[in-house]
Order: sequence, then C-alpha cells, then structure tokens
Amino acid sequence: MDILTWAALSADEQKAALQRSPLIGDSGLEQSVRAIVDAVASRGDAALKEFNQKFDGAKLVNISSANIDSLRLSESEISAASARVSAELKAAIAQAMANIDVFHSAQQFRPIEIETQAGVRCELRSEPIEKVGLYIPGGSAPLISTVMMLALPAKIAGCEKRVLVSPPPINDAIVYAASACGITEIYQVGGAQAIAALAFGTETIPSVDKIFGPGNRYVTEAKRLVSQDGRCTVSIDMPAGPSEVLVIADSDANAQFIAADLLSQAEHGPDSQVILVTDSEPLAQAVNQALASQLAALPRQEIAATALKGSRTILVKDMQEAALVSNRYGPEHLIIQTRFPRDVLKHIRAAGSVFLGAYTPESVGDYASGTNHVLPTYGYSRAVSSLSLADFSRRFTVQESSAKGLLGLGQAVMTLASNELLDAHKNAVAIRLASLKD
Ligand SMILES: NC(=O)c1ccc[n+]([C@@H]2O[C@H](COP(=O)([O-])OP(=O)(O)OC[C@H]3O[C@@H](n4cnc5c(N)ncnc54)[C@H](O)[C@@H]3O)[C@@H](O)[C@H]2O)c1
Ligand SMILES: N[C@H](CO)Cc1c[nH]c[nH+]1
Ligand SMILES: [Zn+2]
Repeated sequence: MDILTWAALSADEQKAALQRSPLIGDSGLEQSVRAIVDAVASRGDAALKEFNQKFDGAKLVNISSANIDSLRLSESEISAASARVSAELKAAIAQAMANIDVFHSAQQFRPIEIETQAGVRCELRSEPIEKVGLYIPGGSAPLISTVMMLALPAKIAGCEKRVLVSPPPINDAIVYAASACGITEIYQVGGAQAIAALAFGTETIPSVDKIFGPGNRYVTEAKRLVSQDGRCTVSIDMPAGPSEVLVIADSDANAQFIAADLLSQAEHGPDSQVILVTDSEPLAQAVNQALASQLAALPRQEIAATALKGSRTILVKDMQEAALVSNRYGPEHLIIQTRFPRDVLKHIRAAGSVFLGAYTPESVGDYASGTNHVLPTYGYSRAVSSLSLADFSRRFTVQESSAKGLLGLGQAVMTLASNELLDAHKNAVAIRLASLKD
C-alpha cells in the first residue's frame, strides 16, 4: 500500500487520502439501478425471474437443486438444504447464535413513564415493526453470518413477518441458519431486484415495512432509491455498503496480525477499502511486506489485490493525530492495536464497531463475539449507529393530561398558539378550560 505522511499533505491531498471509491452520487449506477427497480415495480415476478437469469444465471449452470423459477423455497427444500450442512458448521452457527442472542437480548427497550408537571403524564413506548425484509448477500461469498445478524434481532424484537432474500443459487448454510433463527419465508432473489420486490411486493414476495441488510453497490443504491420512492412506504436500516476497516497501530503492534486484518476486509470485494494509520514507519514497511506474502496464499487474492490498490497507509506524528485521521474517515470497523488501546478509544468519535488490542481480530465481530456486523460504511458512522435491537422496533409517545393538568398547562399552550397565529390550536384548549369553569 502507498505510504503517505499526513503532515506533508495539503488539505486537498488529505481529503483525497480519505476518499472511498464512488458509490453514492454515481449517476451511471443510479440510472441502471433505477431501471431494475422500475421493472420490478411494474412487472413483478416476471422481472425478478429475468434478472435472476441475467445477473446470477451463470452460477446456476449445472446446479440441479436451484429451481429459480419458483422464487420461494418450499419446506422440503429447506429441510433438504439443512440436512446437507455439516455438524461442524452447525455447531459453529450455534455458538455464534448464542453470543448474538445474549448481546441483543440485553438491549431490550425500557419504557419511560413520567409526570412532566402535575397532571401531565408522558410515556415512551416501543412496538416491534410488523413486516421486515432481510437481505443476505450472496454474490461473491455466502454470508451465513449475516443471517444471524439480522434474523436474531428481528425475532428477539418480536417482528411478526420476517422475510429473507438472497441471490440464487441460495447457499445451504444460509437456508439452515435462517431456519435455525426461526425464518420460514425464504426467497431466491438478490441484488437491486430483491430490494425492489421487498419494497413494492410482487405476486410471490410480500412488501415489507423496513428492509435490512448489507450488500454491494447495486443493493445499497436500490435501498436508497426505494426509501425515497413515492410509490411505496418502506424504510431502510442504513447505507451498509462495501466493507472497510481502519487500523490504528503503534510500534508495539504485530505487523503480521495487522496484514491479516487488512486482508480480511480487502477480500470482501474489489471496492472494499482498508487503511492503516500509524506513527511508526518501520511498522508500515513491515505490514507491506506481510501483506505481500499473505496475499499470495489467499484464494481470493485477485479481489483483495484490487481492493489494496484503492487502500493506503497514513503516517501520523502520534496517537492523537491517528484518532483525528480516523474520525475524519469514520470507518465501518476500527481496530486499535496499540500499547494502550483504551487511551486511544477515548478520542474516537466516529466508527461503526471498534476492536481493541492484539487479540481482537475483526473476524470475531464479523462472526461470533455477539456484536452486530451490519454497520454504516462510506463515512456514515459519523451519524449512523451500528445495527441493534432498537432498529427492529418503532418508538412512540403517549401523553395524558388530567383536567388539573390542563389547568396548569393550558395558558402556556394558548400563548404559544397565538404567537404562531394558529387560532384553532388555541381554541382546542380554550374550549376545555371554559368547560372546567362551568
Ligand atoms: N457494511 C456492512 O455491514 C456489510 C456486511 C456484510 C457485507 N458487506 C458487503 O456486502 C457486499 C456483498 O456483495 P456481493 O456482490 O458479494 O453480494 P450481493 O448479494 O450484495 O450482490 C449480488 C447481486 O448483485 C447483483 N449484480 C451483480 N452485478 C450486477 C450488475 N452489473 N448490475 C446490476 N446488478 C448486479 C446481482 O443481482 C447479484 O445477485 C460486499 O461488498 C461486502 O463488503 C457489508
Ligand atoms: N465484514 C463484514 C461487514 O462489513 C461482515 C462479514 C460477514 N462475513 C464476513 N464478514
Ligand atoms: Zn468481514
């Protein structure tokens, strides 16, 4: 990776050093995704089957079990797929599920009920979102872990209808994990077309209230488009696009560990990005050497090598400057491999998920520590939170004023209404206060 010295860069060069590959605002991407979304909105299942053939058809050759003409998996297909999953993988899924369950169950909402002034009671309540759609990426790697990250919180939150979509041919372990997490509605369709189906509904796939899940640029763009489309009313979790990691390291850090962590995200896709920020030039050089030797042994070396081309190392003067650079980038994942990682953590203002110390590779959070791996990318971690139980429910307020409460609050409300020139608002109070004088 190129090694840049932060202090020697102009303001524009610093900006360029923290640039991702274009995703949002790419008009070519928007146009092609809009065409897919419109086709699904107007032609439903027929369009889905055409796109399945067009974008995923090549993978279906010689796969007899992949019947993409029936979009929904039958009960017997679900059982058969589950039976093909090894006992070892089932045990790993069970261990991951237990940790994800513990961490997300601990996030249960606590209602608030409070008297703001005598006779005026305010409440904050929460209800599960009724219908949720869960997108599981499957283009270049079958993300079994994403099933657990979405399906478990949806179940814990109490979402009644939980629909899962993933590109064909759907992976057996994705089907097994879905079933283990209580999902019975599984559809074989991916990409922008799957997102459009969840937004508008088709003859086979039901529309949902909120769409969750990460994906490539087509999926992420489709989520953005449908969430702004006047023809449907669907929310999305967040822009969770191509994976990224930023590692902050000092001279104490292990170059081999860092290279392994950088490659773990670079292998996700050619548009993934990895950044090393360090105050040690010898470490930066050692990481570059380790990257070269570890990359050569990876099956997905072509993908990772492309991602590394768009990645870089930034040399800073100290850990405080490292935190400043990281905050400006707002990484999806932040790994801190320094002598005192919690001291650096104190300065962190923007990151989707943080991994502390030499023995916390990002992989543990990706799969099984218990935290959620669906995280904001593209700098959105500055304002958007990592996925949690709260995302699967909606919060709403309740208020109740007694007659005494209205006597105490009414005049202030009427004064505010008068000053907003909204007499009907004022009258709604005045008519009641008058009735109390009778
Ligand atoms: N941010 C997060 O929380 C998070 C978590 C997990 C994974 N990810 C990211 O998810 C992504 C998964 O990507 P993927 O590609 O492997 O799987 P994917 O399921 O997101 O996308 C595959 C689909 O893309 C569509 N597609 C492919 N080429 C197309 C084209 N030219 N035009 C229109 N549509 C096309 C196809 O329909 C295909 O089914 C990776 O970038 C990974 O880094 C992010
Ligand atoms: N690193 C991804 C989130 O950006 C999640 C993942 C799933 N499997 C492996 N990794
Ligand atoms: Zn990962």
